[in-house]
Order: sequence, then C-alpha cells, then structure tokens
Amino acid sequence: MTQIQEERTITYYTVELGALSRDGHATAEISEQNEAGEVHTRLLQVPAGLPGERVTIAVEAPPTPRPGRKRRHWKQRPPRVWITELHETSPLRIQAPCPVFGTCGGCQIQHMRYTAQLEWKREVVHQLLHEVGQFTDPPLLDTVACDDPWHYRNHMRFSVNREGQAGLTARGSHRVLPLEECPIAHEQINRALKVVNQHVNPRPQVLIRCATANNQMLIQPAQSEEVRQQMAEQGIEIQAETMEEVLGGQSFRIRPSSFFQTNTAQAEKMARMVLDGLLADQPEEKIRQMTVVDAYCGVGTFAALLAPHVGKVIAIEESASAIKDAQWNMRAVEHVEIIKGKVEDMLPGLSARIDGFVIDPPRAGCQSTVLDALIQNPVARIVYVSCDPSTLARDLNILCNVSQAYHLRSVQPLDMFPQTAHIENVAVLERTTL
Ligand SMILES: C[S@@+](CC[C@H](N)C(=O)[O-])C[C@H]1O[C@@H](n2cnc3c(N)ncnc32)[C@H](O)[C@@H]1O
Repeated sequence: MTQIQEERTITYYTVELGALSRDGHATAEISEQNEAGEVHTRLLQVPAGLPGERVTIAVEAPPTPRPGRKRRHWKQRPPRVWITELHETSPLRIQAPCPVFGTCGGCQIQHMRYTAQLEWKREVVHQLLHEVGQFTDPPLLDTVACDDPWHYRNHMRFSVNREGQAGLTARGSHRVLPLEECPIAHEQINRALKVVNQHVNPRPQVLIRCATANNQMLIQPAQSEEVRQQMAEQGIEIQAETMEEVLGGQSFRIRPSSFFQTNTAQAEKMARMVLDGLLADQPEEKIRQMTVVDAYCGVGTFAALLAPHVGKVIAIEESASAIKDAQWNMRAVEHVEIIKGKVEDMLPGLSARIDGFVIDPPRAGCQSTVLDALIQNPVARIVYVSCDPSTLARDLNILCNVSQAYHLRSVQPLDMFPQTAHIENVAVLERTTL
C-alpha cells in the first residue's frame, strides 16, 4: 500500500526481518517495481526490529532534488524506515524504557535483552575477525557485561534547538528531540539536564561531563551564576576548567576537550585487562625493568596505572588539552616521558628498547606507519584497545597474518556502551620471534 502525505511518499510492507546489521538495525528485503515495470529487491535497515520478527514497516522515500538545484550538490539519503505493527515478536524483545527509542539517534538496541546484546556483540567481532582479519579460529572471549547497563555515560553532548532546549538528535537528522532524561546518561547528568533546560541555551550544543567518584561536573558553554546556584542545590559542583575522576585508585584531572573513557565502571575493568595483558606471567624483576609505550594516551590513564609497576613509560598523545592533563596526572612520577605529537610521526624515531605497547587509537585504527614500526621492531607484547572492531580486525590481520610478526593471544569484547551498537575490545598480541 502506498500513501502520499504532504509530499511524502510512504509505502507499507509486511516482512520477516533478517539479521541485525553492524549498526544494530534489523534488515528487511523488499521487492519494488521501477517505472519500466521491472521488479528488483532492496535491502533496508529497520531500526528497533529483531531478526525473525514479522512486522509491517513504513518506508518513506527520501526527498528528491528540487527543480533548479544543482544535482552535484545533492546527496541521496536512505529512506526513512520504521515499524508500524509487530505481528510476531522475537523472544529477545523487551520493552525499551526510553520514550524516544527508535527515533533518537543515540541507542539502537534498547529493545533487546541485555544477555542477547552481549552475545550479538561477540558474534559481530567474530565475523569481522574471520572476514576482515582472516583468522580461521580467533581466540575470542565472551563479552564482559556492564554490571549496570543503564545510566553509565559520564559524558553527554546535547544538541540545542531553536527554542534553546537541549536534547538528543533524531536518527539521520538534525531535529532535536525533547528530552526529560536519558536512560544511559549518568543520573547526575540527567539532574543537570533538567536544570539546564529551565533556561534558554545557546546553540549548537551543551556538553556535560560528570565524575562518578565525587560531585564535580564540567559544562560547556560556561553557565550563569543562577544555573550554578541551581546545580549546587542539586549537590552538583560545576568546575571552571578541569574536574577530577578516580580510576584504578588514582585521581585523574580532565578538561572538557580531553578524551576520557565514557563508562567509568567498565574503564576500571579495561585498565585491569591492559595491565594483565602487558604484565601477566612475567617475573616481578623483569616487569620492574620494562619500558612500555602508551600510544594515544589521552590524559594518561594507562600510563599512570602502569607507571608504579614498570621501569619506564613513554606516553604519546597529539591533543594539547589531553597532554596538559597527562602532565598534571603524572606530575609526581619520574619515570614517565610524555611526548606531544602524532603517534605515526613519533614512533619511528623512538630510540629506547621497548618491551610492550598499549595502543588505543581512535575509530580509524592505526596508521600504516604505526603498524610498519611495530612490525619492523617487534615488541614482546602489544595490548590493542579498540572502539571499532572492523579497524581492529584490519590491523590485527596486518600485524599477525600478513607480516606474521605477532601471534594473537586473545580478543576480549568489553561492553562499554550498553543499549548501543558500539563495541569495544581489548586484544593481546605476542611477538612470534622471541
Ligand atoms: C580512544 S582515545 C584513548 C585515550 C586513552 N588511552 C584513554 O583510555 O583515556 C584516543 C586518543 O588518541 C588521541 N589521538 C588521536 N589521533 C592521534 C594520533 N594520530 N597521534 C596521537 N594521538 C592521537 C586522541 O586525542 C585521544 O586522546
């Protein structure tokens, strides 16, 4: 059935949903007829669906270019798809608690039992290690669950609408959704959001970051005295430039623009995995003489936690703000060298004998110069922390299969981002030629 509503063409299909895509959307195959009468099939992404479900979906055709508009500036958008009726539901389905789930661009899998989310994430990593990484039988562990898969985010970036209200944007658009609270944001952030939304906020965004170890909070842009007062009544201490968070028993100073792990409870587990990955099964004496590199070190999280155990840590980071924080965070540690620069520029020039590497690059993974340096001068162990399993699989293939410089010991998925399709992993590699 096709309806034309206010220039919008919406077609309805009743389909059985297929596997979840990497983005956490179910897939649906539909048959369409073009103007020449030819029938072809199309694969659609269906948000908030689950494999095996029988549903009716609405498919809104994307807008076509207005006459006179130059086609070369035109970007074809995918159709908007949503479920209008559930006929047969999956046993994995639960009621998503958020009223804007399915519309909001933040979460993709709130409607899926948490244990199934963990299994699905492991399956995605397995498939990528197999297809992209070329590992026939990857040493992949079970996903480590987040003890509380709600209210875990210590950092939220809200968009501001024309009325000055802060919220999250709808999937695939810039429309700001009205939001009382977000079920994955830390409770302290939800308290702050309520206060912020009693006022008109400047566009385009409000960034809120909170500590979990104390009541400190960073808000950008800077807030008025009235807002600060209202926050104080809620027990929130707005900080001017930096806040302090505790991880692994150490205190870290963080500026608004520095990277810090968004899920503090899971970051604690991740830090333990990094230390174990680099140091486990080695005699104390040897560990005390090791020189390790924390590449893409951010505010120095892993470097600071490794420093009490090893002989020397070299920490490399390009962001000026994170470097300032790292210098403060490791101000009392003598055997840490902090280098400001791009890892790909700094690594080839390192002259020290390196025994181990922690690499925690952004989603794009490692530059080829970084991988080349690791292959040319193999180190005993690498712990590769990754927030994108496809680039992780690509890089592991180069390090382990193509060059055969390393052996893949383990890949540990760790659920840093429950209710979303994001997947974090900690991989441990060992040099093949000792
Ligand atoms: C995923 S974060 C990891 C931070 C840190 N390991 C932690 O756990 O808090 C990646 C960091 O790499 C930095 N970065 C991105 N590209 C870089 C590059 N080419 N060279 C050095 N640092 C880079 C970013 O500024 C960010 O701080």
